Amino acid sequence: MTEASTSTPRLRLGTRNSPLAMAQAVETRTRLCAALGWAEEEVELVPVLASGDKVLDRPLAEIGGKALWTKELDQWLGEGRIDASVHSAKDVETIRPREFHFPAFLPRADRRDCLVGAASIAAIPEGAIIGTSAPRRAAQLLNLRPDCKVVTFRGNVATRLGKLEAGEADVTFLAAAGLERLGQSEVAHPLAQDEWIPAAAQGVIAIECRADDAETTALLAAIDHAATRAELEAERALLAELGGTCHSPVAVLCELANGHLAMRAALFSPDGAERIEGSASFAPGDHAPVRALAADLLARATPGIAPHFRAAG
Ligand SMILES: NCc1[nH]cc(CCC(=O)O)c1CC(=O)O
Repeated sequence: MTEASTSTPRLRLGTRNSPLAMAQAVETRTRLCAALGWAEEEVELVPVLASGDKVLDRPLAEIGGKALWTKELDQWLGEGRIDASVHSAKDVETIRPREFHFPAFLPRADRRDCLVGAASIAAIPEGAIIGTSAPRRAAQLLNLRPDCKVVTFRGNVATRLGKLEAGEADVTFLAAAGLERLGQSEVAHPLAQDEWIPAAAQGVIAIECRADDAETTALLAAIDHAATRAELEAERALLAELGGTCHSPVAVLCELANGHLAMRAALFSPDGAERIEGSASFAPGDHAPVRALAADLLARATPGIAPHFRAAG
């Protein structure tokens, strides 16, 4: 999908080369060109192979976590081989290299998780096998349905759907946003937010560049979505405060409505047996209530939950 343009592009956008990542990069280019009045050829999409896309048979948490999606793009961005990186915000580590920043978050897509293979949590057959490698999805599912069994399921969206088809599991989870971007929403059943809390940052495309690159920063700022930024920064602040990693079973939902952010978060033990929840309401940018919520959750963390987060002080 890289443009074979004879003229020099005005911006080089790095992206992973999975079909979902490419769809996100194309969406970014479309929005950028519309905002700046550029022709598509002026933005070059540069696919960069990520280590996370090479190892598919083990859970992400086991092989080194989220840096697997960002390491190569970070290298290319740091070396100036690309001007900006397009990420699924959900896959980006909470703490980023100091020399980068995010001038743009695109308007959030459907943030819900979907089930494939069952119409709802209640409709999952007794004792079903659930394919997922996300600790949050596994723990939250086992919390609601302790009769189910979880097996590791990795790979891109098509690979996971293929595994389901092949009978490796009865049911799997996929993000509504990813399915939508790939035009595959019809296979999935979205889970209502009062029953199921999605991942922090789910449904958001984040664009990162070098903090000292004023020119690229100004260009990207043209497509930043303020409401999405407000939600995302609060969700990332909670994760940072909880000291969670990609191993940590945490679900969080922050929604902007009428100028206020409403946040709901749940922490689980990996086996789903333990669950604690909390909520907060606050103005955009005011993260003191987020820190208080995190402190409260950490203080209430049960023995099965506490080891997966920052030790409560
Ligand atoms: N971990 C892979 C990943 N990263 C982002 C998305 C979905 C798109 C999004 O959240 O914006 C997915 C697929 C999935 O979880 O089903």
